[in-house]
Amino acid sequence: MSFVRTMLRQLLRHRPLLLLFAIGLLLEVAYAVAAPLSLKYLVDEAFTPKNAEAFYLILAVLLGGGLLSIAAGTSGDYALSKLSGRIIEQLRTDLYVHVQKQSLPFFQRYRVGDLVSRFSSDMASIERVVSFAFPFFLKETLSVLLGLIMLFMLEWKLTLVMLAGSVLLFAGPKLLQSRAESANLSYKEAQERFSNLIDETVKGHKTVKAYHRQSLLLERARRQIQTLLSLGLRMHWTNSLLERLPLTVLLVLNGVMIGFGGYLIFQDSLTIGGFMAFFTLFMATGQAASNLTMFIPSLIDSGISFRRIGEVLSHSPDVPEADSPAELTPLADGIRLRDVTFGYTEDSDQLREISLDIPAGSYAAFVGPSGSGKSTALQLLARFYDPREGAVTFDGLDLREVSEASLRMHSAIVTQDSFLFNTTIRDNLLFGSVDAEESDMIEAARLAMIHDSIAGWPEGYDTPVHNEGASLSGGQRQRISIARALLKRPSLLLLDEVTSALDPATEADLNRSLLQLRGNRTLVSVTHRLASVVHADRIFVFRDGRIAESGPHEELLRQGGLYREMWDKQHGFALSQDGLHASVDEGRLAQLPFFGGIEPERLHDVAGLFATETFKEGDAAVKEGDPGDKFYIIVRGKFEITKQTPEQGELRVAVLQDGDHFGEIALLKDIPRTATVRALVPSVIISMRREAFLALTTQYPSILEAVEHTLRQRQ
Ligand SMILES: Nc1ncnc2c1ncn2[C@@H]1O[C@H](COP(=O)(O)OP(=O)(O)OP(=O)(O)O)[C@@H](O)[C@H]1O
Repeated sequence: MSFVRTMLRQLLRHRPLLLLFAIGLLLEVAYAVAAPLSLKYLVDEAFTPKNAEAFYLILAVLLGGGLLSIAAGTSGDYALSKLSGRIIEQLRTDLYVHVQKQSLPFFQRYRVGDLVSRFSSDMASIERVVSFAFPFFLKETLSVLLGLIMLFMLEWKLTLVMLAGSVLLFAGPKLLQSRAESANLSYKEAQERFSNLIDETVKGHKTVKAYHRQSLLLERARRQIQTLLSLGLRMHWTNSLLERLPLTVLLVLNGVMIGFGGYLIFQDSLTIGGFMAFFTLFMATGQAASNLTMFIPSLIDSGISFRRIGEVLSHSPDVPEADSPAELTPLADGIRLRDVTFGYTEDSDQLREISLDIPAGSYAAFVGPSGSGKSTALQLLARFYDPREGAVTFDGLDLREVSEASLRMHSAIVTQDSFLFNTTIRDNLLFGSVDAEESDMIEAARLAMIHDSIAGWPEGYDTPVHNEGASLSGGQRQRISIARALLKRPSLLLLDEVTSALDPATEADLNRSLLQLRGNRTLVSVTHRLASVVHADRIFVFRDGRIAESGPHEELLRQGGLYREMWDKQHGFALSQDGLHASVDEGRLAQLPFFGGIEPERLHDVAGLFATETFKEGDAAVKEGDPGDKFYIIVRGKFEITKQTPEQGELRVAVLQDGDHFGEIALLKDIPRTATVRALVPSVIISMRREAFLALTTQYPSILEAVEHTLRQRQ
């Protein structure tokens, strides 16, 4: 989309204003060009012959013309401010609407900083050009053209000589233009990178503090500020050269004009008044031409801004709306995935040939190890993405063929990162159902197990939410998001790990509450916690992007496959209702490879050595490089394991969940931790200290031998 073409299209939308601006501009410029001509007549016809009559006439014409020019200029300015305001309003709206239409891949490609800088600094630079630089550019172009016509009429030979010299006036900036463009672009990109760093600093402040890595970020910020400084210097220096060059050339031209003009006067080819008029008019025209080049940097700048905005505007939605989309009705038959293959990038497959059926009104669960593709499959059901191969159908209609509005009307999704707006709890709940009754809202909040908490706050449903919900606990945010979705009364409810931040008692209550919806609504729930899906009609077990097995809970247990393995891993723990005290039984310990073969009574004593530890989201259980003196088992929660790498900084290497264990080597010796383990959701783990374990093994040396043996084998 070319800048000038788009501008012209926008301008033509407002023809009356454009006409008023054009007339104002023309009259103003015509007067500015004609005024210097008066010198010729003043000197040659009034002053030299001392003709008072001619003097008064010229004076009257000058004053009248001046007043008319002021009136025309003022009307032109008025039209211009309206015109530019409308153009910017349209551009801002177009951009906002376009961004809203986009689906997830767009928001992964453009980060917050990228988009904010387009709405702020790029838009401001276009605004400057539209309301100031572009009209000024037009005015100066017109002044140059009319000025040249007058100059030719006054003395064509002198004009030709001056024009030949003026070529220099334009050649210089042309040479510098590409350097200026690249300097401007580099500076803008550096600004964008810095905005992203600020965004990360603010959003990740907890993690930064937890790891005490302020110095790392400060170092990054310093480097970027340094880059901004040097790129800024380069940009300003090139721009100032661009601006200064024409003035230098103009100085040389003046010398030529006085020399050749004087020669023509001595030859009687030019009168003194004619020379004075020529001199003044040439200076004015030259100034207008030099102004033209002065505006080149801001035109370049806005051209780049326009290109950046244009790039976003031309990004067609990754999940497009069909030309004549079908309207979905409440789910009556069911959902079907047929041979669905999907990858976030062209060269990767996160889901492979998935086929499954979910009858309307049933409760389906997607379970499986972390990274197996459960959430991805759920996002295809919400049509955040389209499959690369195969199809997702609702009541036989391919989601690619249905209108987004009808899909959103009949379905709701609650994701792991529940977003709340900075308004009241009530407004957040009513976000998708503005016309809902107070009683419906309370009913939805009750179902989501959050009503009692809200009712207990002094301002109740009018409690303000600050900082996108950071003032609430993760569990409260999750439940408010569930209530917001329930209030829509969707026929399909998609839930992604929505109970991950809840304590066991609230989780059980919420699961019971959601079960009541079965029959009226179709429920699809992604979870890694198997205890919450035992009542599901059908459980789909994902492994490496495929469905490894499926069926109801009992049947899957009997099959003795991956589900059974995961079930056994997650059981054998006791957790208090408030989630603060946990213990493990000897049967569960016996499943750990290094405790296998040890008598149950002795394992009972080992189980007694564990203590409970709780972690908030972002807390680190273990930090890379710290001394290792404890062994851990996750009773409930989700942790990521990260390692520092010289090339890419901190890198996630695995995700651990309920029943997983880590740090067993610390039972034997003090080796610094080789990775960091950090909670992704509020979590409970049990830990055993090496001293306690070793003290016990003095009583039962066989335990130590068994552990040593297994760990040695593993190495
Ligand atoms: N937006 C994304 N871009 C690229 N890859 C992604 C994206 N989201 C997820 N993945 C990758 O796709 C794979 C499947 O992820 P998905 O989130 O669907 O798994 P999951 O089974 O839901 O795991 P978890 O329980 O940890 O959320 C993983 O390897 C993950 O890293």
